[in-house]
Amino acid sequence: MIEFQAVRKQYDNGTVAVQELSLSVEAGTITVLVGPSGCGKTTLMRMVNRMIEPSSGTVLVGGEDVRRRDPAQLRRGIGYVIQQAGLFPHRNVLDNVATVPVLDGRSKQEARRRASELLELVGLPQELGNRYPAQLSGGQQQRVGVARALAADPPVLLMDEPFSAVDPVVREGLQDELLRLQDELDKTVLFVTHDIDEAVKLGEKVAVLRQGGYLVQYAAPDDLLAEPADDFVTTFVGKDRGYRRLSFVDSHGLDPKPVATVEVGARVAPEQRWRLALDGDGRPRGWLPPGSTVDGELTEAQLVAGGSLHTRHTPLRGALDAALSAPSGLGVVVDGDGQYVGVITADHVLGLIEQHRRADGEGLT
Ligand SMILES: Nc1ncnc2c1ncn2[C@@H]1O[C@H](COP(=O)(O)OP(=O)(O)OP(=O)(O)O)[C@@H](O)[C@H]1O
Repeated sequence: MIEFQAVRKQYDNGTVAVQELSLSVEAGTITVLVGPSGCGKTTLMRMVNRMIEPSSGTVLVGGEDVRRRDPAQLRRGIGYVIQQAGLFPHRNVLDNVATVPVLDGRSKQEARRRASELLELVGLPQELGNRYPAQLSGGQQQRVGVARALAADPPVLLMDEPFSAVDPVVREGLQDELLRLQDELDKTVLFVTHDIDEAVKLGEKVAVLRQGGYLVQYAAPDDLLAEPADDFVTTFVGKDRGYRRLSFVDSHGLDPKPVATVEVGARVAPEQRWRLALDGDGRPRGWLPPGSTVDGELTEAQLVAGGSLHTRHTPLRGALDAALSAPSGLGVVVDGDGQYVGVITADHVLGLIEQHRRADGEGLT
C-alpha cells in the first residue's frame, strides 16, 4: 500500500536524514517507525504525503508514484496526525473536524453531522463540540486530531508521535483507542514514535531506524524482541525484552486452580490461609490474610488489595504479573466478564513458558 523504493533524503545543508532505504507497508495494518531522536523517522513519513521530496528513489501509495499526484489532492487521501494535535485554535472542535469535509465540497451542515459522528467514534462526548481547543485536555485534543484526520475517510493515516505530549496513563488509553478504531476501520497506518513500548504495542510490523537514517530491522514485534538484528537494536529494545515478549505469548494451556473464597458481606471464621473475597456477582474484591478475625460481616475495608487480574486467554505477561503482584502469591484469573475463574502461581506460568519453549525448540529470550 505504501512502498519506499531506494528512497534517500539529503537536506540542502548536507545532512543525510534517510539513507537509501526500501520498505513496504502492508494495506490495513499499523506499521511503526521507531528510533532515537534525529534518525529520520519524520523525514521518511513526510515523503509519503509530499511534505518532503526524496533526493532519490520513489514512494508509491496504492501502487502509484506520489510524484505523479497533485500534492493537495494526494493529502486529501492521507490523514495526518501530529504531536500537540495541531488544531486550529480559533475554530471550535466541531469545525476543526469539519474542515476537510467542507474542503471536499460537502455542505457545512453535512460536514458538521459527519464531524459529530467522528467525535463519537473517537470517544469524545458531543458537548465538547462547541469548545475551543484550548478548553480541552491534551488527551482530548489528540482525539480531536485523530477525528479530524479521519474526516475524509482516507485509506492512509500518518501519525507522527501523536501521543507523546500526554501523560502515560492518558497515553495508554489513546493507544488502546487507536487499536480499537483500527479493528473497525482497517486503515493503513504509518506511526512514528521514539518509544519502543509504544511501537511493540501498536505495530503489526516495526521498522527500527538508527541515527544517520539507516533501517536496521523491519520485523513483527515478537520477532524484534526475540531476535534483535544487532547490538543497537538489542540495546534499543531494552534489557527486559524476555519479559516483555510474554505480551505475545498466549496463555492457553494455563490451568487455573480453585482457591478458598469468601463473600463480602458474609460472616467468616478465622482460617490460617489466604482467602479471596468476591462480591455478589463473583468478581474479586481483594484478599483476606491468614488468621484474620472478622467481627460481624466482612467488609472491603478489611481486605488487602489484590494484585492485577489476569483475564483468561490473554497474553502470559498479564498472568505472570498477576501472580507476582498478588499479596498471596496467587494470581487471580477472571473471565471476560471479570468473574473469578481460579488462581495461578508464578511457577505455573514459568512451567507453561518452558512448555512453549520446548514446543518451539527455542528460548524466549
Ligand atoms: N529541513 C531540514 N534541514 C536540514 N536538516 C534537517 C531538516 N529537517 C531535519 N533535518 C535533520 O535530519 C535528521 C533527521 O530528522 P527527522 O526530523 O527526520 O528525525 P526524527 O527521527 O523524526 O527525529 P525526532 O524523533 O527528534 O523528531 C536530523 O539530523 C535533523 O536534524
